[in-house]
Amino acid sequence: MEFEDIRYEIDGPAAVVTIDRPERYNAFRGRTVDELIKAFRAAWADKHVQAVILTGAGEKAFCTGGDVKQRAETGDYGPTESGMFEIGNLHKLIRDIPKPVIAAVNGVAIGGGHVLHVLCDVTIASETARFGQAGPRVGSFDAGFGSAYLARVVGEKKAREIWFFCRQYDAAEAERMGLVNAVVPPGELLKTAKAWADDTAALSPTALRFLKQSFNADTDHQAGLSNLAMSALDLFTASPEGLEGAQAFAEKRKPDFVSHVNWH
Ligand SMILES: CC(C)(COP(=O)(O)OP(=O)(O)OC[C@H]1O[C@@H](n2cnc3c(N)ncnc32)[C@H](O)[C@@H]1OP(=O)(O)O)[C@@H](O)C(=O)NCCC(=O)NCCSC(=O)CCC(=O)c1ccccc1C(=O)O
Repeated sequence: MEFEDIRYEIDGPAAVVTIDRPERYNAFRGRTVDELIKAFRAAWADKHVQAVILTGAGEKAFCTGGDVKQRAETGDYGPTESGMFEIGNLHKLIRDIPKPVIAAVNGVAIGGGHVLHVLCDVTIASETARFGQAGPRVGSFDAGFGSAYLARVVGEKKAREIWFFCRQYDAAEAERMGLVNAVVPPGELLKTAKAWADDTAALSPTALRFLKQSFNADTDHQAGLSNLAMSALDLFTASPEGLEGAQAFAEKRKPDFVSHVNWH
């Protein structure tokens, strides 16, 4: 498969999917999401793939969410094959693919990039990784899996803290709050993720499939919340308040949200 924004490689039993836009800190645009969906579908269809590793190119970033500069320029995340921004379908695919998905977090996992690792089945972090949500800073939010499922992972209080204060947390703190499964030195990140993937090769694919679906069943209703959240976000990101966040980021200035708020 020919990709521009990602890389897709098979390594033993693992499909390694790498977001490859280091100059934008691996932020995703519409095309990136389309390509990620193709990669995850290919991994699903390949019966020799037992696990998927999701990571980012370079040492700085895993993924920093939506490409805020693109949004400031065009008001959207750029052209896509279907004409729709398919991030909600990518979220569902990471959950639905009946194989373990391992996030190998090599740097900052922020905003929609943080949501991606939260949705992966397990997360291995480099000691230099940083975690957090940024939407309210740049005129965005994820009121679907990104908040509801996060609360299942770290608990209500911590999830609200993460969203309401937009702080960044280092790998050790992320491990303490149950947001990551293991922390390793940067040079060992991919090796460790591949070793975890190798461990799955000895296991029954069917047993893993039923187990993943069983874990998911308890939170599958959140897909409905996710649909609502995407619809709300479509409206919000095009609003004066939403656009102010993206423009302020691109212009490297503080946003003035309050002047643009349109509710009482
Ligand atoms: C990540 C930072 C905290 C890193 O800070 P720092 O280490 O100081 O590096 P910088 O100098 O800031 O950044 C280096 C370089 O990268 C560019 N960059 C970084 N992030 C982005 C980005 N998201 N988009 C475009 N470009 C980016 C940055 O401008 C620099 O470039 P220069 O040319 O050198 O200036 C910090 O960078 C930061 O805070 N980044 C922004 C993070 C952010 O706000 N992300 C978006 C959050 S909102 C979001 O993701 C929602 C979108 C979305 O996912 C979505 C959309 C629709 C429905 C659902 C969803 C969903 O929830 O998933």
